[in-house]
Amino acid sequence: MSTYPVESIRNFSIIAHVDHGKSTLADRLLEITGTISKTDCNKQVLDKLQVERERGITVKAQTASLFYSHEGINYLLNLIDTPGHVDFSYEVSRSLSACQGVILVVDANEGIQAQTVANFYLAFEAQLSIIPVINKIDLKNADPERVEKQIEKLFDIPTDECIRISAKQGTNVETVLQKVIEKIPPPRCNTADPLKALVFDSTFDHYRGVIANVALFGGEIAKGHKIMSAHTKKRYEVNEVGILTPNEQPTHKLYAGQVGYLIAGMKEVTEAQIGDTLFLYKQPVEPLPGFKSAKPMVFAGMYPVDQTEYNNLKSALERLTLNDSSVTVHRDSSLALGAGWRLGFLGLLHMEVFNQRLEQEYNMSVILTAPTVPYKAILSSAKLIKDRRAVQKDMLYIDENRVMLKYLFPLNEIVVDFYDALKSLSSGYASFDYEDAGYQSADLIKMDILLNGNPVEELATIIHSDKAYAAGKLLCERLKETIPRQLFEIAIQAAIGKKIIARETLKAYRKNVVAKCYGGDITRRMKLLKRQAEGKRLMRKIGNVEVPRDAFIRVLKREPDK
Ligand SMILES: Nc1nc2c(ncn2[C@@H]2O[C@H](COP(=O)(O)OP(=O)(O)OP(=O)(O)O)[C@@H](O)[C@H]2O)c(=O)[nH]1
Repeated sequence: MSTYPVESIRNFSIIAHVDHGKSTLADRLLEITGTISKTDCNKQVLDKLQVERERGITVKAQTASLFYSHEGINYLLNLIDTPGHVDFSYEVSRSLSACQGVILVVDANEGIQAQTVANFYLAFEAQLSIIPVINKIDLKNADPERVEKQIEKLFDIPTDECIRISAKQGTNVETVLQKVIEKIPPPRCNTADPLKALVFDSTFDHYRGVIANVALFGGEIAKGHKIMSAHTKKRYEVNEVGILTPNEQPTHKLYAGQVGYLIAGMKEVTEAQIGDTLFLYKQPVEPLPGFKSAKPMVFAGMYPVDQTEYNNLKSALERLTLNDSSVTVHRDSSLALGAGWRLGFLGLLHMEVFNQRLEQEYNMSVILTAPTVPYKAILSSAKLIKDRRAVQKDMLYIDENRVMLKYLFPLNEIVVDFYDALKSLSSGYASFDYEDAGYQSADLIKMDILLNGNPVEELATIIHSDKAYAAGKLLCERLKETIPRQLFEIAIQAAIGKKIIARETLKAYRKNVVAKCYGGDITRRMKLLKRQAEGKRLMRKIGNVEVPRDAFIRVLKREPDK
């Protein structure tokens, strides 16, 4: 790759509410710039993880370097595609630290939604240039004019600055690229300065060790350079540098203003801290501010299904948390489940995705306990609050469309499904944030759930005494719907101490998987038995009762899955 002067580099992110079309727009930008060829297979190219492809959502920010010629000048454009769901907003704020501007995508039909507002403010507070883009104008119900007015009113951006596009059909996408060049400033840094590289993301490769994604705020870096980490003070020799197109492509050097990757023989995941600053050995620089640590919302215990897998799960957890630094991990142990960890997640979707990634990328099968809370919080929100033991603290009208409410909530009232409920009640407009308000005394009791008399550790909860009866009844009903019928009757009970407060009974059922084979086709018979064995692997045995592993998360959600 030839050297690009800083003036011809642009570093930008695409931000939006979930499903408004970021990844589709990224695909078109990759095509126009010839980074990938134009084929029907190019769908959400930057969504590389299996979990992203299965769920159709982005959970990890991804970087791609694009080459683009405009009016006789060759530009290097570094694009970072970010997730839209609130559970992954930590990815967005980190990505923005490597950028000077953003493309803010808004769906022409849905208009401005909660994460549009939240992401706009992240970019605005970081003083980035914002290019508003109205996507999906090909839709029958598209109303770009209404959306332009919303953007003007809420974000004070004149309507004529919005670019109307269809990322799906490619309409006007080239205009977006031209605006990126015109409106987003080049990074303000200098190759002649000492090396200053911000580690904004990293992954672990089984063969090559840690691969750190870096943004260079000064200097240059090449193979053979001796570097030092500001965080660990450890020394390394650089083995490889390169750019992401979006796959790793080694280059001779990385220069100030560029975004790329670096491999430097870091073998332990703890050596590559996200937010760390790397500099040349014996040329120390003032470290960059790094990142605010994430605020976990949902805490759950995680245990290996089989204790002999403890060490394997430990290293899988270390490697995956390197790639998802918003998860907090503390060692924990339980009488029933053995040695494990207490994990903190940003939300329930985040917890599900993390669990799925452990299974898919590390072949690990784990037991997750019921989400719980070790502390309480203040947050702003509406409605919903009456039956959640909340006390109103403040109310402030931001404009005629928005009001900010502050409440003191017990955190366990909001941890599982508050966000989903708030979103559906407010058609997606309400967004919320929280901060720790310290501990307060409350009338709490421990409620156990029993299956045929055996306690289910994962579902034991601390609950306010006023709510125990209703919650116990609901959990028993949910479990009855979730646990498949088995060869014997199952009593599902909620108990406080020795007192049973709710009960459901699941009738016996005999599942004969080979009944349809009439004793005939042996291949089909074997296939069905194999499938049944696989099904059993996904079960957890409590006493003699088999419970599907995902049942624990499903019963704890108050709303059924959509
Ligand atoms: N009709 C139409 N559909 C579009 C357009 N752009 C994207 N879509 C569709 O909208 C859906 C969401 O698009 P994505 O690109 O995955 O959205 P996203 O914002 O990246 O989603 P997250 O990363 O999960 O936040 C997909 O089904 C796309 O095919 C468009 O211009 N027109």
